[in-house]
Amino acid sequence: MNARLEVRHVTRRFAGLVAVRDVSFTLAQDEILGVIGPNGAGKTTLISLVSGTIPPSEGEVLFQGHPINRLPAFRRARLGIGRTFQIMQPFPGLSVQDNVAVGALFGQGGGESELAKAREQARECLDFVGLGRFAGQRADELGGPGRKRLELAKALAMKPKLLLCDEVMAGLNHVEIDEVIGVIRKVRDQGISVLVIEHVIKAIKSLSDRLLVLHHGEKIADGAPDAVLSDPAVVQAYLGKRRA
Ligand SMILES: Nc1ncnc2c1ncn2[C@@H]1O[C@H](COP(=O)(O)OP(=O)(O)OP(=O)(O)O)[C@@H](O)[C@H]1O
Repeated sequence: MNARLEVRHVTRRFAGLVAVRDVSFTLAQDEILGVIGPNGAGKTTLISLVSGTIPPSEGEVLFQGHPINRLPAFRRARLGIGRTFQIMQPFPGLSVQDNVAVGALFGQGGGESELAKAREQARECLDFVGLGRFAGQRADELGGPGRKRLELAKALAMKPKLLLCDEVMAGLNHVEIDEVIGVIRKVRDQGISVLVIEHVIKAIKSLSDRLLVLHHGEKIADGAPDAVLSDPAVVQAYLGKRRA
């Protein structure tokens, strides 16, 4: 069976800088892959290469066995690739529910065509991420933790088969992190593959089935979380630097 996602020898250059260098990996259905690495390691660039907001300079991205390099981001979203953004940009004047309804309107297969149904779907997604009681509130009135959940709800409203999460736990306290971990596990239990970028090592270790480590744009480890986190190259490149 094809992997849900396959990244083959992908490189991305920005002028003279190589942000991602010859990275390959696969992500299976029902799998949670954590991607870690120091600041500037190429993690967000990797997500953008998969979601289609930037094209690779070299290499190929396959979604469910089909090459998607040439597809723009909105086509990839409609195929079932959803993402959250590190910098959250809700539509400020819209309610929390309508922010999510926008996701439902543009989601997989062309999305929901009726606003009433999109709002209904949005409400379900808000309940799923624990934001149901804020549905009628303006999105710009949500605090940081609420906005993280809103990002997740917006991406889920697009009915993804692959969810790309860019630092959805940053700035959250331990209780909020555990709640988000619970939400992401529930997402995976619905048969959605998940790729998570995170700096909170303890959280990503407990959440991920597999960990992939980037350093200066290169993959330096990929495997079971315990093995990866005790790999001397990872300790040197990433954990050593964080402790410094
Ligand atoms: N659009 C761009 N133009 C030029 N350089 C870029 C662009 N996007 C990213 N870079 C550079 O590519 C490198 C990788 O950046 P990226 O944001 O992918 O790292 P990251 O691992 O997500 O970092 P962080 O943990 O700080 O979010 C960095 O040196 C960054 O400055």
